[in-house]
Amino acid sequence: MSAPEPVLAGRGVLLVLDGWGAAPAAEDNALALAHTPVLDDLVARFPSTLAEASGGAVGLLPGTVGNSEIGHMVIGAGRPLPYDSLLVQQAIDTGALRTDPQLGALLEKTATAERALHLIGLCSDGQIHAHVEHLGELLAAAHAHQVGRVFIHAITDGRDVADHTGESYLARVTEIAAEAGAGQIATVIGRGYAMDKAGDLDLTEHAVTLVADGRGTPADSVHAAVAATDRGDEWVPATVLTTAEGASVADGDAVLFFNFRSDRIQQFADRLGEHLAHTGRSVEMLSLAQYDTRAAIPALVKRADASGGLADELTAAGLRSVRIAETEKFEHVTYYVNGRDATVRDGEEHVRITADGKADYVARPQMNLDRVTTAVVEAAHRKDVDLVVANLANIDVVGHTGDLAATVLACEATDTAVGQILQAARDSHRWVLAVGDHGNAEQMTKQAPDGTVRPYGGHTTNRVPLVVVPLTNGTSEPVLPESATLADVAPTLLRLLGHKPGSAMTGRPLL
Ligand SMILES: O=C(O)[C@@H](CO)OP(=O)(O)O
Ligand SMILES: [Mn+2]
Ligand SMILES: [Mn+2]
Repeated sequence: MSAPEPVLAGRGVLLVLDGWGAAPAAEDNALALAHTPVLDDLVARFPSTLAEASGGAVGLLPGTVGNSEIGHMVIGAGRPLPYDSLLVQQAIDTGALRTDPQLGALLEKTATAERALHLIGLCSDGQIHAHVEHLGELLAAAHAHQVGRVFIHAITDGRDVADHTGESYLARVTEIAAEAGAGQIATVIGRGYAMDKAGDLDLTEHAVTLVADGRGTPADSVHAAVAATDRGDEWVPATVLTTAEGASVADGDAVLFFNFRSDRIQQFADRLGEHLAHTGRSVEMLSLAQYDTRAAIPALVKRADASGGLADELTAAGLRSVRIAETEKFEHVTYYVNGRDATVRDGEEHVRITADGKADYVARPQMNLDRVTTAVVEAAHRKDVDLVVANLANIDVVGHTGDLAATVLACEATDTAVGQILQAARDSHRWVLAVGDHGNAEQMTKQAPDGTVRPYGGHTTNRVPLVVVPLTNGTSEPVLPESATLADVAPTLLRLLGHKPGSAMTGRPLL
């Protein structure tokens, strides 16, 4: 084996280009269609590789698309972390979920008191926030405990799966209920309302009053429910199915949230809890996986330990970092990179770029990237900052609209921003590590269950570019290995900073 290439250690920039995946040029590949001279040059001229960002390599079930939470957690942890969806599946496979004592006690109590059980969650198989098949296990447990009335409050997706598939997933819910011998769909609402995470409580209120008070448009079928919008499955309006009248959450009932991912359901869960309490209803709640709600909700499946990652290593080494992102991805460069730990360590600064006005990603695909870039450039020029960590959100956030033309513009805006950041890094003698956290914009169509090819704004299983612009001594450029994963990012960063990988990290320095 040849000796490792010399790597100059120094201060640097970690740039996460959210949703930057790699795929051959194609008509639905927004990154390839976009004019991106900076990114093209970056990949061509500097040491680069493609990193695994989905499935088992990061701690997801095999074949599962990556997502921002696990992507940033693994980037920070320096090792794959068994994600909540994987832990739920293990609990199903071992039978631990069905026989969970907390679940059993709640179902027993609900059955004995002749109260209803309400299951609330996203009904699709996108596997980013939820998996509709998890319902089968929960409904079977309700059946085994002889809970008489079991209502499903279904949230339609259209974001993690092809749009206009809501009706077929709701049909699957009905099948699952029939197989389990318990449950019927009581209400339907789009995730745009029920899973807002931007603090728009007006949206959340639609979902809260639907589930709690039965306030919604009556419909006699799920077909009528999803047909009531021309804005796609995300925006199915609050709908009460007349086939399940009287399905509002009553005093003494039980609520079980079946999303495994917290970030988009927690606002609704908190507001629902508050609304029920204010209206004098005592209702016990459980969630399938742990939520970051203000009021604690007991979880059936516990989180994996994510300590010993980048934040802990930076702290131990006395290194200062600045974390920068706009609101949509702010938690990702702070909370998630730090292993779902809300502690702000010594030597850590957070810069959240808030939007001017309401976001319209198609009309303004540049979002607030100018201000993100300015903040990154400023931080790069500070001598007291060892590591700048920034997320450029556009490629992913605009990609989610499924609008190809807008996503091309988002890629081009990102390209310009990366150019400015690279210039600032050169001027301030910093290395740069740029990496995607999962794919998105490189694939903007998908085959729907009925075989048709539809616009698709969701994530992919593609690998992501990983590029290092090193500090060189002008003699030799390092070469990155051909295979890599997101778990290698933190060890590589620490190496570039002149430190060893953390002892909890199983990823390896790529140079
Ligand atoms: O927007 C979200 O909630 C998911 C997709 O459902 O995307 P990300 O993992 O990038 O946050
Ligand atoms: Mn992301
Ligand atoms: Mn996304």
